[in-house]
Amino acid sequence: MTAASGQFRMMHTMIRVFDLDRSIKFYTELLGMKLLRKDDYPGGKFTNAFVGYGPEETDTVVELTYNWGREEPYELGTGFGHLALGVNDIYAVCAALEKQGAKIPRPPGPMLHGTTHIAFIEDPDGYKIELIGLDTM
Ligand SMILES: C[C@@H](O)C(=O)SC[C@H](NC(=O)CC[C@H](N)C(=O)O)C(=O)NCC(=O)O
Ligand code: NI
Repeated sequence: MTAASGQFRMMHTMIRVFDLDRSIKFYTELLGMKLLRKDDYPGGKFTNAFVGYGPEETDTVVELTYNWGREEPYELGTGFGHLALGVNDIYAVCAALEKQGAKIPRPPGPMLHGTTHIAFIEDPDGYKIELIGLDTM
């Protein structure tokens, strides 16, 4: 136990999005998150929308940042990996997501070099979201 441990809490991960309403719709309607708050910053010409499964006081959430007037979709680069969500029945969840039109570039199954069952879906900007089968961990 270090002196610093206990002083920090994971609050959120921020991703820049090209179309805020499109992203809010994806994270709430397909992934079941709640829109927790939406804050406009006219001085900085951006809006932050926080989405998650519980309040920020107790849950780590996702901050969707929209820079006003953005004309080009974002290049995600090669460093970003994924956001990860735990699910109870990864096969049923992926089948339902596929019916709702979600992109699933990596269908569910045991991970390479491991045993946990995972899948990767993509959000509207192309950010990868890993689904982890909690019952396979
Ligand atoms: C356990 C789970 O949360 C993971 O994210 S492991 C998934 C696994 N990750 C890697 O292979 C990381 C190394 C790789 N060279 C990279 O840089 O991404 C993964 O992505 N497996 C792919 C699969 O299809 O199983
Ligand atoms: Ni992961």
